[in-house]
This record gives sequence, C-alpha cells and structure tokens, in this order.
Amino acid sequence: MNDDIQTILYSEQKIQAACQRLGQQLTQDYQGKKPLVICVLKGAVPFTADLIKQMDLYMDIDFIDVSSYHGGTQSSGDIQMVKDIDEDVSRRDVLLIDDIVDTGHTLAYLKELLKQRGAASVRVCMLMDKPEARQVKGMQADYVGFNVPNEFLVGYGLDYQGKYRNLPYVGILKPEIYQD
Ligand SMILES: O=P(O)(O)OC[C@H]1O[C@H](OP(=O)(O)OP(=O)(O)O)[C@H](O)[C@@H]1O
Ligand code: HPA
Repeated sequence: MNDDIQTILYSEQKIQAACQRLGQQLTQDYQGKKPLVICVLKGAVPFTADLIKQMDLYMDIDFIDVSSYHGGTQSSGDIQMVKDIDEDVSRRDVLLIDDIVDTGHTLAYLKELLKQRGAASVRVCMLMDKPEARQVKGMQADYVGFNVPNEFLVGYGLDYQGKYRNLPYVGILKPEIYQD
C-alpha cells in the first residue's frame, strides 16, 4: 500500500502536533461546557480518535455518516445520509469533526441539519482545508490543522475507492493508481 504513494505531504509527526495544538485550543474554548462531539464517518475516524485524547473536557461523542464521493475523486454535490446520530442536539454545543473541507457541500449540509435541529452552537474542526476547491461560498471551519493544496489526497482517513484510510500520514497517489 505504501508503494502506491508518490509524495507524503503531512507526516504522522506533523499530524500529531496539529492534534495537540487543536486539542489545547478546544480545551480552552470549551472550558466549563460539555460539548457533543460528532465524528463524520468514515474519514474522520483517525483524526477524531487522536484529537479527543488531547481535549481535557467532559464530552459526549456521536457519529454521523454522509456520503457524496461515490468511489472516485469528484464530489457529486449530492449528499446522502447513510447513518444519523443517536443524540438529541437541541440546546447542545456541537463540535463537528471531519478530516477535510473540500468543495464545502458536506459541511454546508451538516451545518444546516444541526442548526435546524436546534443546536445551541455549532463549531467545526477540520484536519485539512482545501480552499481552492470550494464550491459553497463562505463555507469555513472554525479550527483547521492544515491548509492543503488543490490535489486529491489519501491517508489518515482519506480514501480512494475505499483504500488508504489506514495510512498514518497524508499523501498523494502515484498517477498510475487512479482509474477515473
Ligand atoms: O467538502 P466536500 O467536497 O463535501 O468533501 C468533504 C467530505 O468528503 C469526504 O467524505 P466522503 O463523502 O468521501 O465520505 P467518507 O468520509 O466515508 O470517505 C470527507 O471525509 C468529507 O466528509
Ligand atoms: O482529497 C480528498 N481525498 C479523499 N477524499 C476526499 N474527500 C474530499 N476531498 C478528498
């Protein structure tokens, strides 16, 4: 699997340092609160697992699964709910955790959903932001680990055709691996 990678952009060490920095900031900002942390499946699993260990807070954790990349490298823009959360979000301080904001369609859908359900506050923590790919104007995360170039990335949760999520780093695939 590692042989399929052309370039490593964010090493395991850099990612862990980002988790530590973000975790400290979140610990300060949510002091005295008990946020409902929502991990966006499947890509945010490694990031959520590492980030919450750096947050010195009481919290509830839930999971939501929405999908718009149907196997390839292009967002369809059509978001489908695959698995909803179990918790009631009304009057909760919600912290949404995802691996990447790219076109912004997923984030726009999730923010609207949580607002409609009556969350007291909704903040978003992303490991990566790809600003050049944005299609939904003004869609931003409140906390960001890295601003990334406009490339299709894999690893640390990010997949290509379901693979590479378990890489401990984020990188770019060799061109011959892509099939679309
Ligand atoms: O800003 P966008 O263009 O909407 O892209 C961002 C979303 O795409 C990926 O999820 P995906 O839908 O591929 O599901 P997955 O996490 O299960 O891979 C990623 O984890 C984000 O949730
Ligand atoms: O660059 C990416 N790689 C994998 N999945 C993604 N989902 C949005 N952007 C990406």
